[in-house]
Amino acid sequence: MIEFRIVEIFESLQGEGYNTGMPAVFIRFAGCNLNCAWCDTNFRQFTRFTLDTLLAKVNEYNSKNIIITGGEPTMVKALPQLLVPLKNAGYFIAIESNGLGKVDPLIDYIALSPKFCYQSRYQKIVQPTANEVRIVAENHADFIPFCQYIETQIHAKRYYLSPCEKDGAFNMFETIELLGKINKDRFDNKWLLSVQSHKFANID
Ligand SMILES: Nc1nc2[nH]cc(C(=O)O)c2c(=O)[nH]1
Ligand code: SF4
Ligand SMILES: [Mg+2]
Repeated sequence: MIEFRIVEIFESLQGEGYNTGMPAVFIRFAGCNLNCAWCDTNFRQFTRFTLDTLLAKVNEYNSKNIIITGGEPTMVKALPQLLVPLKNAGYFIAIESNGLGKVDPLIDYIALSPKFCYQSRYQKIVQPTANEVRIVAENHADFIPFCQYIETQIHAKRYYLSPCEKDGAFNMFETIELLGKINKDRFDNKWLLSVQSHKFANID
């Protein structure tokens, strides 16, 4: 019997990136292959769901959009066994991944967030395409070269810098300063700002 390790399932609005405001059912899987200092998710605590109980839970909500997140959902071996029935039921499925695992082709929308603090892990790129890339802004001399490297290695429609929350405060000034620098001398202003707007709207 397949078993999924789930941190939480909830309905909310996508808070980040291009789809901000899109109603969705979030399925947060336990487990991650990284351990970022500023991680805002307790990905180690979980409840076990069978495929049927998980599908029944998702079905309780109104939204026909799903956001698969974590933790790191590309590490979930049995994910295709969930994606097939969800696709057959007509759901639009988005994923939030750190970019270290290959994303299943059944996923409709890919948001990748490569982590500067684990730069060396991105020397080999296993998922070279995405709908959007979002990188959490870090104040470090090598940060902009990392973003430029990711832009050459991961082909996406949009690229974002996101401020990150540390001790209840966002590094907003650093983030917009980095944005100004990364877009300097470019005509396309390719890099945009993505905030965790759900944290300001006081929703999940
Ligand atoms: N509203 C809302 N939007 C989100 N987008 C990505 C999230 C995540 O934790 O992966 C997230 C989240 O936790 N809440
Ligand atoms: S990759 Fe995401 S879930 Fe994993 S530790 Fe980093 S911030 Fe947390
Ligand atoms: Mg979150």
